[in-house]
Amino acid sequence: MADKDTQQEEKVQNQPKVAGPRGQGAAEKPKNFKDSLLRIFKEVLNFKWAILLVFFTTILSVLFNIIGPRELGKATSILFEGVLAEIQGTGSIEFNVIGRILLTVLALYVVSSIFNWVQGFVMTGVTENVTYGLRKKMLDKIDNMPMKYFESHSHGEVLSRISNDIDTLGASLSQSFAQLLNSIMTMLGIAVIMFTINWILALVVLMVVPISLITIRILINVSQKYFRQQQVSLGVINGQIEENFSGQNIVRAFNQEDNAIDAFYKDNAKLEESAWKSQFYSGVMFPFMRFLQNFGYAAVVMVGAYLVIIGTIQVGVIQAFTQYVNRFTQPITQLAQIVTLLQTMVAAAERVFEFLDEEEQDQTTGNTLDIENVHGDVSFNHVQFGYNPDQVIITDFNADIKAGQKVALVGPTGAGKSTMVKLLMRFYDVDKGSINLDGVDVKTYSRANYQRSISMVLQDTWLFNGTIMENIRYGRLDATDEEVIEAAKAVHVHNFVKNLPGGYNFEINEEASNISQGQKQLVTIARALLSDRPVLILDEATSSVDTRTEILIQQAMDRIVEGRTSFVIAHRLSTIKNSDLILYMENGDIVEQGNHDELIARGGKYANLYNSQFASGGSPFEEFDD
Ligand SMILES: Nc1ncnc2c1ncn2[C@@H]1O[C@H](COP(=O)(O)OP(=O)(O)OP(=O)(O)O)[C@@H](O)[C@H]1O
Repeated sequence: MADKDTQQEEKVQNQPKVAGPRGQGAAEKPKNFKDSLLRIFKEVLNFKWAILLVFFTTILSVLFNIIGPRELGKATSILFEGVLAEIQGTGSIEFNVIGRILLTVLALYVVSSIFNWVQGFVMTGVTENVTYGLRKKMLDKIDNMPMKYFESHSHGEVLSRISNDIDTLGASLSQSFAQLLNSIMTMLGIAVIMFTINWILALVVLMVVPISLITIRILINVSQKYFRQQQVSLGVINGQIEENFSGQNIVRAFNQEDNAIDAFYKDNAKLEESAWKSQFYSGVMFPFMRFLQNFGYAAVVMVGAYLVIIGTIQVGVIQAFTQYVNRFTQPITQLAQIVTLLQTMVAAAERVFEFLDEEEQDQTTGNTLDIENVHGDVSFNHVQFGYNPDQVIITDFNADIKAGQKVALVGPTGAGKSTMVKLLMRFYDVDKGSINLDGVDVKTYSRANYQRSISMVLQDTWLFNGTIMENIRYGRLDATDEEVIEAAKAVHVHNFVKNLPGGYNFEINEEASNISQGQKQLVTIARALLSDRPVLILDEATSSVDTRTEILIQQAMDRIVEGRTSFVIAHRLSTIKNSDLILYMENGDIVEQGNHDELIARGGKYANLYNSQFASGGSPFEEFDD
């Protein structure tokens, strides 16, 4: 059940976020809001001069902006008094003064916009630099992460942290920081300016603040609850659609259509209800804020009119205050949105920081292995290992392999063949005992340097979107075209590449689906041959290819094992028979070892298996093959 919940949470995390009106989406609850926010600020403060500039341009932009209504109010008063004077015949409207004021206001707004633009420009630069830095740190981190991390986290999750979370962080950072500064400055500025004009009207406007804050808080709390429910329901529905769509043939084969539809209807109804409620409650906020604003207008006009009548203020002050009511309530609503934005930002940042804080694999920088001069003797001495401390997988593995020997690892599924290969690759380090290369414990070498002495051909052929030439050259980046072609010729790649449109420049697509399975395997073998490393690991493919291709792959494999120590996780008889050493594994230990003839002569487990295969006519390890 707990597992199901975690999976659900993971699914939800990878969902596109549900957005309500004006960004009132479902903000995730960060685990440690304060610390994570501080850490984001630390990243931002790496650009302290730019932040200082953002700070000052915001202050100036707000300042120039909020003086406007006061000046316009003055113009209104002069106009009003001018009209009165004209009616009473005591004077006229001073259009030149009004004109000057209007020009000043125009200049104020233009200057304010320029500062605003500079603020936006600098803030975007800071945000992009912060996200660029974080993305870089994450990629550097990947190189130093233990294999355990990738085996216990889905690719989607890691990718989501590098792309979605960093994007969310960037987008919310630029918005929230600038808006927060703007809103606070605007509210402070307007409050100060209102008090300098008339304190009674200033108090009338400020009256709106506590009512707004309390109501917004209540509405946000309620709507957030439903937004979260909506997010969860959306995750469930998406999961269902995905499952039913991809497993449509199984759903039909087991007549589960009605159940699938029922489950979908139920969850869809839940989604509809939570979506409706979340939209309703967040939608109510805006009419309410408008109501408060209008209420503020009415109060200002009533109190203002009284003050005008008793001669305390001029009529233009009322006009200025009606504008200030409007501008004062806007940042309050914005602040509410910023809180949501900050939560989203901090939650995304937490996942990024969590990744960056993961324990790194010890890189051991002691000795550098002279790869050119590696001889290739490999020995395993009392190797003990478990993925988890409480579960030992390999108990006591011992083997002595001479340079250039071809070793086959065979045994039932779960015997520990892949585990031994991972230990040899130093994806993991042994818990006890040692693995030695040319008599030296591999743990004493720098991990990355040591790994350069081994090449791998895995059954999951990994080709990237690029030309055949580029894919082979991946084995040794400084190889010339001629060297690539030579490697290709040695392992039967050249024959089929010749017939492809563009030859070696034929572009392999993203899924590597435009060449056949067998061809893919041959390309990865050519890559390993080109890399020319002293030790080779071959995880033999089990997928069925036609007999001719199988022979070609076999010949290609025989070609690359020549002259290097090789470990083959064997699934096919032919590769095992000509091995120098066969290690038959069971439950993490070697139970029999020798060459094919010796093991057959011994009449033990290997011989049994071999003979039973010939009795059935299938692959000798078909019962092991996964
Ligand atoms: N990443 C892992 N975390 C925890 N346990 C693991 C991990 N990988 C493998 N194991 C466990 O280690 C044991 C040995 O697995 P391993 O993959 O080495 O077997 P194998 O002989 O290669 O099997 P197969 O032929 O099916 O690939 C199994 O019990 C397996 O469940």
